[in-house]
Amino acid sequence: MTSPFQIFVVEDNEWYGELLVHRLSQNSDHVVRRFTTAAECLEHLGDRPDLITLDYSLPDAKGEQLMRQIQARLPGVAVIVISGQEDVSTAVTLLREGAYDYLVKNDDTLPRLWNIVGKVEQQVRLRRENELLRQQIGARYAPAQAILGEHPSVKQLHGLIAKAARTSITVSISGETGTGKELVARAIHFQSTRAKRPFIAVNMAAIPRELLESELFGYEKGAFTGAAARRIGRLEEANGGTLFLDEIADLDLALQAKLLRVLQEREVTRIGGNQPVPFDVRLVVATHRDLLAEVQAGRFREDLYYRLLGLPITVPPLRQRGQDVLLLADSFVREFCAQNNLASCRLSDEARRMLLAHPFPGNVRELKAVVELAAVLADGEIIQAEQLPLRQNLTATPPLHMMSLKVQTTAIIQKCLLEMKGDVLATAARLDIGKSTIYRMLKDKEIIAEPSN
Ligand SMILES: Nc1ncnc2c1ncn2[C@@H]1O[C@H](COP(=O)(O)OP(=O)(O)OP(=O)(O)O)[C@@H](O)[C@H]1O
Repeated sequence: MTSPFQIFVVEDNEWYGELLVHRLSQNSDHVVRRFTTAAECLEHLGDRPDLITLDYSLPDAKGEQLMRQIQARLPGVAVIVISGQEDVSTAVTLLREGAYDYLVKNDDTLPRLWNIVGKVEQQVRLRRENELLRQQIGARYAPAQAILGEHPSVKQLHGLIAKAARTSITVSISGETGTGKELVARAIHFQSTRAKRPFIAVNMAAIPRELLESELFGYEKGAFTGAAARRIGRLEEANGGTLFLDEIADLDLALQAKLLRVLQEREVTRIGGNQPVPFDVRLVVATHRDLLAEVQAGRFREDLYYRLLGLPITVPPLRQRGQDVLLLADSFVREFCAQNNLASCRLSDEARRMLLAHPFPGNVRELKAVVELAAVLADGEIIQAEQLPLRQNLTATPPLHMMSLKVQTTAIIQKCLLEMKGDVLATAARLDIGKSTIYRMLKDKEIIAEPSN
């Protein structure tokens, strides 16, 4: 345990108090302090002890009175009541009210106390480790750390995540594959007050239709052949936290109807069961499809669409994030080299130019895979352009009809501007467009004049 395990011994009998302190101090991780009255103990609760042993009869209070006051101020702290006489009904009351244990002063007290303290110590250690891990994960998914990018559209994304995190509003995320939709969902969860509760992700496209229902809603023992024991569904598992339903457009119509009912009623009945179980989850859904078009095509229920829309967040494709391609590439290379004990390497200017001109149909996921492989292939500390495994053939780029006119225009202007080494006038002349269009796009960071290191 990194920080010491703090024990308060509250005992007015001088001799017995010293005996307890002496015994419990035999573990050098323990910091043991003794108090002789309830008032003294209460006065020092701000030091947040991990465990308190309480003499049942103190000069200024009865054990249960002090225990209640301790629990009100330090919920969760382990209180062990030590009493001079065995009194079963008092013991039952104290244990029911939350005492960790009840001991009677006799020859066995010290060894029993030692065992109990060991058990509490282990629980406290696990709790602290858990808390630390949670903090680390939370910090890892803080938007600015996890969702890298300086482009205005990414900054806007950070802002929306912060707004979404403030409440439990449903969030619907759209964006092409690999743009970071799941990362956004996790960032919202770990920024919200639900961060200490579970984040559960279910991919509607990855689970066969016949299993998805039981995955989401759970089942009772014997609900169907093979249901040997009760299993709670992902909705219940996410209780108090966030449920992320990825590829929501792939949910079939029958399950859409069930999900809608469950969401409206805020309670779920396991398959084969008849007892509705209330749940409290924030829902985040994501899709790479145009959900409204799915509604218009009759493949997605309109009522469910409006139920799920909540706060819509669109994650932009990588090719619209200008210089961010390089910022991300540098970060992925750095991280990959560090994780794999490779000598640090960087991208050549030509490699940077190629990355900027590439359309990245697989978005950030593709960029990450490309630069990581290039770092493996690099011979020295410079990654050369030819070491980037970019899919240069036409099939790798999204078909033209899949790209909006704006995206196509931006890509053409960007490519030409880089070929012209950032010369706006020459680019405008070559493409026969106004130079102010290019200046405006540069100002809005839709395109960049030259790759920078
Ligand atoms: N802005 C970003 N900064 C750092 N890493 C990112 C960023 N965006 C995405 N990534 C990384 O790219 C990969 C793909 O992200 P993610 O799985 O969140 O995408 P997705 O949109 O949910 O994909 P799919 O549509 O296939 O489900 C992950 O490794 C993620 O960590």
